[in-house]
Order: sequence, then C-alpha cells, then structure tokens
Amino acid sequence: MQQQNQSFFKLPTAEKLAIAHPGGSDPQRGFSCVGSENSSTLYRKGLLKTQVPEDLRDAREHFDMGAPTDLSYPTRWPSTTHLPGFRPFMESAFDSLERTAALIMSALESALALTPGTFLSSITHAENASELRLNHYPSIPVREINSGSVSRIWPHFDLGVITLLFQDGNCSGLEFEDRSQIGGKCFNRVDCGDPLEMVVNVSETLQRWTNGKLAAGLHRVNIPEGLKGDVVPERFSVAYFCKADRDADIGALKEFVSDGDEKKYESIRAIEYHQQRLQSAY
Ligand SMILES: O=C(O)CCC(=O)C(=O)O
Ligand SMILES: [Fe+2]
Repeated sequence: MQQQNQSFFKLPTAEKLAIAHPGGSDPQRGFSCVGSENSSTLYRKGLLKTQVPEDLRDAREHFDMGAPTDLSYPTRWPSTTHLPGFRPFMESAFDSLERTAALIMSALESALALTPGTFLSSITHAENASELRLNHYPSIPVREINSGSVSRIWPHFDLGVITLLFQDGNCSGLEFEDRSQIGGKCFNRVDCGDPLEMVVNVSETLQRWTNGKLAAGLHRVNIPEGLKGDVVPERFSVAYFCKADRDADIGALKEFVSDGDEKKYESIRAIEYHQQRLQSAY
C-alpha cells in the first residue's frame, strides 16, 4: 500500500487536481492538496477548546476513498491510464482493513463485557461511512516547521471510532499526547518501526460512546527524533478511519452512563457531527 501511496503522489499535479475534493462539509473523496485541510481547527474547535492561533498550516497532501459500497459519496478515482491497478488494490485493502477493524471492535466489546453488537451494530451498515486515507508529507526545511506556523499535521483527534495507522518505516515523527499531562503540552514519540506495524488509535466517536471511559488520542506529526541536516525528508502514511454509520447515534451509550453519572455526550447523528467538524477543517 505504501507503494501505491508513492505512485499516487508522483502523478502529475493536473491529474491529482482533476480529482480534487471540493472542500466543505461532505465526506472527503479524492485529492486534497497541501494546505487544503487545516488540522489545527480540529484541535481548536475540538474537544480541548484550547486557544490556538488562526493562521496555522499543514504541510501535507492526501487522498481519501470511501467504502466501495458507498453510493452516497463515491470516490474520485485517478484515471486507469496513469495508475493501472490502483483502484482494485485500494478496494481490496479497504475490505481487509474493514474486517480488521470489526475484529478489534468485537474484542473490545468482549473486554468491556458488553452484549455482542453494542458497537458493531452501528458500524456494519452496508453503505458504510469508513474511509481510507493516503498521506504524503513532502520534504520540508526544518526552519519552516520551527517558524511555528507550519506543521506536518497539527495535534488533532480523529473523528471516527478507531483509526488503524501505518507509517512508511523510513521517516518517523508520529507523536501521541502523554496522558499524565493532558492539554497538548507533552507528547510521546511512536517509533517508526516496521511498515507492517499497525497503530490503533481511539477516536472521538468511541470516546463519546463510552462517555469518556476510552479517551481519544491526541496526536501530531513532528520533526523526527535525531534528524541530521536541515531538511525533513518526505514521509508517507496510511490511515483507515473506522466510522459509525451515518445515521447512528453517537451520544454516550446507556451502558456507560450509570445512575447518577453525567451523560457527557448528547445524542447526535454521526453524519451531522462529522459535517460540523469538517466544515471547520476546510
Ligand atoms: O501520518 C501519520 O502518521 C498520522 C496521520 C494522521 O494523524 C491522520 O491522517 O489523521
Ligand atoms: Fe489523525
């Protein structure tokens, strides 16, 4: 998949722009050029409500696809002339990742002693809302990142249920917030490791369903540890965002709100919640 990732971003700019995501609140499909998505607003207007300056940019481009069965928001595919085999490969990868995510959610149901299907009944709809993303971070001078207004990806929470994340094995930089010091002040590095390693990240929907019992992981991509030279090399990653069905309620589940507990997350349809959040990120 990392090879497909590299091939996609090597396409001529015009080819990528021909399948550009128009922005706005609809689920992302196709190509988003460097600077088009602003992850810092996901942070600013997200769970932490922390004050962050307005003019922060992401040094990242990405490609998003939806489920092959998602007829509401079809994927914008590059032409087969330029990338033969890309679509069938990505659709088959989507299928494997969807099954992997379902296994993890089923294991979580057992671990939390929930009735089977408590989570999965809201994620297995035929017209599923999950997404697969290819990220490319072009090489960038260290001084640009140190200027403070550009980051590979600003601290943010993912919106879905869980994220399955793969790094390219060459360029590290992924960091997760240290849970003992909430507030985005201290981050722990995640080793780049083997490209077959999968990072599983709790995202906002699971935090909402569990009324905060499983907290979403705040993460970012920073300058790699021990970098030599004054240019950060290019980096690739792949993220599968397992999402709730569009019509699913993503308020706190009754199983996680005992008598006398505060229900921290009110009922809202997943699609409405996502639209509100994406509107602010583009
Ligand atoms: O590139 C990475 O390692 C992280 C990507 C990420 O956080 C995202 O796409 O939401
Ligand atoms: Fe993320």
